[in-house]
Amino acid sequence: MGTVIEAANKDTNGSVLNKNPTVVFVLGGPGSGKGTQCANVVEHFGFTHLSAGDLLRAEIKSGSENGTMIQNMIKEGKIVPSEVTIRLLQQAIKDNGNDKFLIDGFPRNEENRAAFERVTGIEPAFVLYFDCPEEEMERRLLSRNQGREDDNIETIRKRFKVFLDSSLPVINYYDAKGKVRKVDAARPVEEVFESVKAIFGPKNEKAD
Ligand SMILES: Nc1ncnc2c1ncn2[C@@H]1O[C@H](COP(=O)(O)OP(=O)(O)OP(=O)(O)O)[C@@H](O)[C@H]1O
Ligand SMILES: Nc1ccn([C@H]2C[C@H](O)[C@@H](COP(=O)(O)O)O2)c(=O)n1
Ligand SMILES: [Mg+2]
Repeated sequence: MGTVIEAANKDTNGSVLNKNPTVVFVLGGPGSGKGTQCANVVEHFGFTHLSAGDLLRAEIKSGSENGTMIQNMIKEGKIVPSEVTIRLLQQAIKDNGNDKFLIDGFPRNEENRAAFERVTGIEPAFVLYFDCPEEEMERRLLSRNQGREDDNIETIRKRFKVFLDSSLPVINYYDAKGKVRKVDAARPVEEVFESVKAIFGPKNEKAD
């Protein structure tokens, strides 16, 4: 258990994506280290990293008609409607030549989860869950210094509540299906990555 990376994608809807990629959902509270560890997985295992939050922030910058709505929702720590986020994820998958993707920060709620499955027919190979106490996540977010509009204490508290109320149930859903690989994320970056490596498995490491 835990080292298998196999596409389990049900191409049930006439293949909206026209490809059948391996997808790993990367979940965990705000500041648990999802983006940091995804960068390591990209380097060692050749996945493409798609962060739903990064795609939404890029959409704001692009001047899209949805930009103001997305910006307001992110400032409030709220979850953007699935149709917007899924369209961005689908486009990013289509535009990329790779066949294995880390989808970071998605699905964030039941609506995200059900809509993605319905629209793409993709089932994740597994869900990588970074488990971290709130105090540690708060410390990390307040010292992240990347100029994110949502890294202030008021929005951080709202994001924690959304994580508990809306995102944890999604993790529990996949846990009941035996798909969750939980990692203790409250350790130094290198130690966390040792656990991540064990999950992806030595046979999937990129040759140097
Ligand atoms: N294991 C760790 N120990 C200490 N600091 C860490 C660790 N992992 C990440 N960090 C730092 O914590 C901050 C948040 O990390 P990161 O951006 O990877 O989290 P995230 O889960 O992607 O957060 P968000 O959901 O807000 O995007 C960054 O400044 C990062 O350098
Ligand atoms: N599936 C998602 C992912 C992200 N968002 C919005 C709301 C989040 O607070 C924000 C930042 O995401 P992060 O970079 O922390 O993963 O982006 C969303 O609405 N839906
Ligand atoms: Mg992130």
